[in-house]
Amino acid sequence: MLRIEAKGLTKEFKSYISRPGLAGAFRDLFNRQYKTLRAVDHIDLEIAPGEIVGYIGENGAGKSTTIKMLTGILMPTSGYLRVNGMDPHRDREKFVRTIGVVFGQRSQLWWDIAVQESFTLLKKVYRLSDEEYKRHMGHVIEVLEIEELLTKPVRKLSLGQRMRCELAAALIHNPPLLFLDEPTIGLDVLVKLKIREFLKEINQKYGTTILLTTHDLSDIEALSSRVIMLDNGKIIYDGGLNELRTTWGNEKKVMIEFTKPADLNELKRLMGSLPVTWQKENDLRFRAVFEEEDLAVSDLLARIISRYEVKDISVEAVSTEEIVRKIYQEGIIHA
Ligand SMILES: Nc1ncnc2c1ncn2[C@@H]1O[C@H](COP(=O)(O)OP(=O)(O)OP(=O)(O)O)[C@@H](O)[C@H]1O
Repeated sequence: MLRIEAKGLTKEFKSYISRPGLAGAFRDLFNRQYKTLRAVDHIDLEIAPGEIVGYIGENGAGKSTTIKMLTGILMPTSGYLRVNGMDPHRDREKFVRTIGVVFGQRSQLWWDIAVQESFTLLKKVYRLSDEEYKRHMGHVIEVLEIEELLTKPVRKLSLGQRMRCELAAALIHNPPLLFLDEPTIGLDVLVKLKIREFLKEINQKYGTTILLTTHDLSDIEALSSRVIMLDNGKIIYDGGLNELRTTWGNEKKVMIEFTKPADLNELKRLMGSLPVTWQKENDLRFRAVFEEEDLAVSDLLARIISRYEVKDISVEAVSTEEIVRKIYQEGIIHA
């Protein structure tokens, strides 16, 4: 059974248009006009048990709307959807026991009471036995290092401390499927690393499936091999992070450090018809940018060495972030 299966999943929002002026407002009273925005547009998803999948897209791409449909908060306008074998909206009561959700911006812990009290309430909500709770949460509390935070009210916690407690709260019932919406937003590097380690561990230990939306691509690099990319409500890429790199990361950058100051115009002239773009960092350091298919590094260097003495050369890797930016700039791709 797939953890998540969606076909043609669509969500439209209707918003009313206000006509200008008093006359417009009067007409609106009797005949309201509205426009329809398709936030999620016929997406197909198949996520198997145990997968960790990164769900990315620019602001307004439709990530949160998708997650809200997958978690039963919003009802789809159309399309087929099964999560953990259920219809998330219709089977809501039964369904919520099978998922965990962390929204980076929102808290599911009670603000004024101690963390432990929130955990105890959630334990009751999920009807867990003392034994079940201790066995699972003992481990979670230890790995997330939140033991000493349990007696503190949530409002006294730092963001990093709160996020670790949020994650523990989302996992009290050890759900097979975890949704994380911007889980590391605003966190410092050490807390981010701890959270990533923890997610890897529960994925390995319990086979927890994780769907993760984030603006921080290093989260995805650290955790998942599969990435789904959304643009204007449509999926534009669904596949491996490595394939994305090989297909799109073909741009090469070579940093060259000369022993004596070099001249940008002369470097350009030396290249002749080679499709190389030059960037100057300072008088001694210049970066050559070119597409791999078009040119080998050796061709470039042969021309340079014929005229200049070179002190150092390094080939720079293109980051995933740059690749993703390029994809959004250049438009639709298909996996
Ligand atoms: N309740 C709503 N009513 C009307 N429009 C909405 C509603 N919720 C979202 N939208 C619109 O739907 C589109 C997708 O929004 P969504 O929040 O899903 O994007 P997102 O990818 O999560 O963006 P971000 O990264 O900024 O959170 C946006 O144009 C947004 O303005």
